[in-house]
Amino acid sequence: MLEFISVTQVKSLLQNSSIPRKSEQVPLSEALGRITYSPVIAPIPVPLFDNSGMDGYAICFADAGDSRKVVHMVQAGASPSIEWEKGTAVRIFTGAPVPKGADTVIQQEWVTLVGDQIFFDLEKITLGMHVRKAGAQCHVGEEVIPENTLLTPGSIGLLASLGITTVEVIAKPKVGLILTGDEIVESGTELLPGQIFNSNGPAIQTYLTQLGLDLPTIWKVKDQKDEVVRVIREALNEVDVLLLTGGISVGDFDFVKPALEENGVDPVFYKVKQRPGKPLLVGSKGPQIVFALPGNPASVLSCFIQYVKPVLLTWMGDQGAWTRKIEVPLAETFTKKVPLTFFLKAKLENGKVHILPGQESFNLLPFGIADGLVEIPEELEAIDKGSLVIFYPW
Ligand SMILES: Nc1nc2c(c(=O)[nH]1)N[C@H]1C(S)=C(S)[C@@H](COP(=O)(O)OP(=O)(O)OC[C@H]3O[C@@H](n4cnc5c(N)ncnc54)[C@H](O)[C@@H]3O)O[C@H]1N2
Ligand code: MOO
Repeated sequence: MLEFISVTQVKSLLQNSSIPRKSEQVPLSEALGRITYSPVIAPIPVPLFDNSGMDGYAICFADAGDSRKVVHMVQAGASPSIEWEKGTAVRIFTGAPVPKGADTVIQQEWVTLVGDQIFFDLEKITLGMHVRKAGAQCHVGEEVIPENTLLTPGSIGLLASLGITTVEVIAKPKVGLILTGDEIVESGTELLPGQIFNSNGPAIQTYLTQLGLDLPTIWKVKDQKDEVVRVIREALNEVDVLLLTGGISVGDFDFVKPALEENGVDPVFYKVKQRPGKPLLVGSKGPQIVFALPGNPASVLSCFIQYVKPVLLTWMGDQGAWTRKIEVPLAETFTKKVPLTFFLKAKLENGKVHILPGQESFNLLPFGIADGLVEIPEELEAIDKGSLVIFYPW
């Protein structure tokens, strides 16, 4: 097990860890934001039939002359069986099938109608004008969306146009959350002396929802070794990714590390050169990943954003999860004495980022207005106002 490693090393270990690639079939209504597991193939041609792109008149281009006799009308949704007569036209509307024999549509604005006769300027007419040919969008068997592609409202529309009702996407990991601590109670109950409200649970749950994950199974456990061992065993039987908060430091009631080891979890590393979140532990058991997050609320959120979030997104097929960050100029000079990477709650204003007061790891107040975290690298003691810093939006 590695101990007290740099943020860079943590990210490289996590990026290189193998993540299983599983698939699931989801209805289109649940497909937004998911990533395709396999290419999507068109089961029908679209359009299925030649149809009009304009409200106007369908003609046969080869029929001579600059006028036609209007003999039929075809509405969108109709299925015309018209015996085409030379020199005629058919009144037609956008989306309506172009009858056999016709090959060109003239929009009605270009036509003068006198009785049942239309007149038009022959010079302006071209063969095939305003006819949307069958298969112009795609043919049967054609790949319409490649694998590993993010599904957007537009792509959902494309799939619906093909009559597709479900799509094979990269499966979401099943996430479990264990909250440790005798002092933790749910808001809505009365706080007794020594107790605090559970804030890590709601923060993590909503973050998972924001990432498009299902609600995690949640276990709450007292700081008793046997109980912690039992609950971890139960959770590992159910989940792909296990998150724990608290109990990972060095106190007499911090049982998470030994309890994970008793359950066969291999610690990959313990403790990171960062503030907040120093006592973070990450382990694995087969394909399962375990994050034991230090209990302080700012440590939990900071570690979640930096490490848990990109791992979960990668699990769901997002190949850019580790590289997505922006650089923003710092609004005020920042100094630090300790050689740790700092993750600081910060607010964006007029294109600059302000580091907020209240950076202690127990203090949730800056989260009320922060837009994300600024990273100040381990080796730097000062960063001048105006210098570019890496900023991670929530
Ligand atoms: N002697 C040392 N003590 C500590 C060290 C150290 O290196 N040596 N590291 C400190 C740092 S840094 C951190 S971070 C914490 C991490 O401690 P644990 O992971 O063991 O977490 P707990 O002690 O259980 O809790 C810490 C803190 O967080 C509050 N908490 C826990 N769960 C929740 C929750 N669900 N919602 C809201 N708040 C929660 C808990 O009440 C504590 O105040 O260790 C330091 N100690
Ligand atoms: O590293 Mo701890 O997260 O400072 O409080």
